[in-house]
Amino acid sequence: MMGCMIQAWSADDVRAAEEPLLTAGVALMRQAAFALAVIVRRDLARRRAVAGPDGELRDGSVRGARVALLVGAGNNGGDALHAGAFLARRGLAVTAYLAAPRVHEGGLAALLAAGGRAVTVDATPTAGPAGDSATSVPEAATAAAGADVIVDGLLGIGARGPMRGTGATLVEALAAALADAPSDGSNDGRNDGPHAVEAPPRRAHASASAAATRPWVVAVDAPSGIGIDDGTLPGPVLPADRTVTFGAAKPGLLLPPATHVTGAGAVIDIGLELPPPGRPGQAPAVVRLQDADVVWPVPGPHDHKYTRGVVGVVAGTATYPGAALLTASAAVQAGAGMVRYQGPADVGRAVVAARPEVVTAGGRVQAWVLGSGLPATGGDDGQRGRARAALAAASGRLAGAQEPVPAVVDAGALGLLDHTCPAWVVLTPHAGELAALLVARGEAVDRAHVEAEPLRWARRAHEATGATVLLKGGASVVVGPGVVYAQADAPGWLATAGAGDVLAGLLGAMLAARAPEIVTHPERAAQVAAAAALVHGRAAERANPGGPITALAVADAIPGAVAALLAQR
Ligand SMILES: NC(=O)C1=CN([C@@H]2O[C@H](COP(=O)(O)OP(=O)(O)OC[C@H]3O[C@@H](n4cnc5c(N)ncnc54)[C@H](OP(=O)(O)O)[C@@H]3O)[C@@H](O)[C@H]2O)[C@H](O)CC1
Ligand SMILES: [K+]
Repeated sequence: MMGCMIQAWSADDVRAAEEPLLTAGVALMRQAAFALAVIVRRDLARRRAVAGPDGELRDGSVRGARVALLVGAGNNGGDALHAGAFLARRGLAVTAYLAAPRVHEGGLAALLAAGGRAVTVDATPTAGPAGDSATSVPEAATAAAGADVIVDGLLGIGARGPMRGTGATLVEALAAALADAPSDGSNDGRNDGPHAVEAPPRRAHASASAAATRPWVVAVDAPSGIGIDDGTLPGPVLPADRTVTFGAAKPGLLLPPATHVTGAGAVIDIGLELPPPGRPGQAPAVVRLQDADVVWPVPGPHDHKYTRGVVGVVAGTATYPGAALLTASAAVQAGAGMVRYQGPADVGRAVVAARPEVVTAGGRVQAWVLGSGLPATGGDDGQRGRARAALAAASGRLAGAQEPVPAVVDAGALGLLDHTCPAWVVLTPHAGELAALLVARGEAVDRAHVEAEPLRWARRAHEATGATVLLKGGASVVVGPGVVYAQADAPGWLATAGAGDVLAGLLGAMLAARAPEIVTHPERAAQVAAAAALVHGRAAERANPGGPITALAVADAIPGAVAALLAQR
């Protein structure tokens, strides 16, 4: 079972938590470095696996394996150097590439004492080869690209702005060298995030020495140069196959786009107390839900459609009828008590023909799903009017309407927001739709800006509208009152037409099932939205593991995905 939610704490909170331990003389760096060395050795052994006489793959020997440490000026480099010393003492061939005039003295001394080597990377281009204790950036990049593993200890939580100096030129040269190197597949760009500690798959090689072609890249605490607290990629970054982070996950490891370059993760407990002493009540900066965190009401003998949650769907038009079916199907498959479809009669007939559980009669609902399949401008005034009225009712602004209820506002309905909303209204834009929503509120921003800084702009949209914002993408960011979630559960195959319609219907059913609670505690809508993104990803994985999927297949896979989550309880 996937463990419980991952809490990511800001660099400042992590430092505050380290302080008392450092003051007490706790050897945090040696703890961190030892754990890092153990993981590097284990990953290497698995990548050098050899088939035994019985054909079983067994971890290969790591003796003599070549380790390249990329060392920066701070304690991040110190972690790498001390880890290199542990590895050198176990017979690995360790070379440190020092990308700063001064590096962590204790770590360097430990490495050299253990038999490791160190060369200074001289960024100033020299006519001939650099001195014997120094090497040029191109030479260092070529040497490191030929290693079995690269340990990226250039920058950690002390990074300020885009990586600069020798480290930056070295990373750029290395990223170029590695981009050309064929991979044996075990670096297959996995993004498991910091919860997954499992090592890379074992790859059979003719012999232990025939290691994989491209080095395994292990980031120390974080891939150097990412935005530690906001997940941006402000400058050069060396994508990692594994990130070993200390004390707690950092927001940048969970947030896009940086979460896509962290590889598989490992959070090493070094005894930090979080929230930090002296900051009681401090919340984690970003949270990522795991399977066990998904709250899914299981009906009992006294339940009926209204206690399970009736979902009203205003989606699709005569031009885009498919969105109506996808949204309604997802809500039905997610176990809604009932789904009321509101829209053009011929679209309603097509929906009911495909999903006889859906009704087209009006009546009470516990959540609305508005806008999927509606164009941002023009198009069907009838649908726009229905969506506007439902949004007003959901928000409690329609006199005489039933009690306010949660609503999902998607696609063409996003342009109907002309008031601030309660947080039980959840917006589900993609980057382009979020940019349009912000431009309508005076921000000079486009899709590329939103994709470069998803947290910043999703937070801005939450502040501007009051609604909970689920910004969809390769990884989804959810911003609600005082809380941020970042989910990266979706396989790349989910980037397909109609997937957003399915998410909207799924989320609507999940909100309807807990409507009274969510209207009373609007901050919980964000957790439901994050859970919907997780279930959406799990359903996509089930729809066709490892291959192309259709949105309708994702909707049809929701029941199985939910059953699998509940079976883990
Ligand atoms: N404190 C401990 O014992 C433990 C720390 N851990 C590890 O340490 C790092 C944090 O170490 P710190 O020294 O605070 O910071 P960094 O190593 O990340 O980097 C600081 C140096 O990097 C320079 N710097 C800052 N920004 C940039 C940039 N954009 N480009 C290039 N260089 C940069 C900075 O120079 P300044 O001029 O800004 O001072 C510093 O020289 C943490 O991440 C852990 O890996 C252990 O994990 C736990 C124990
Ligand atoms: K690093």
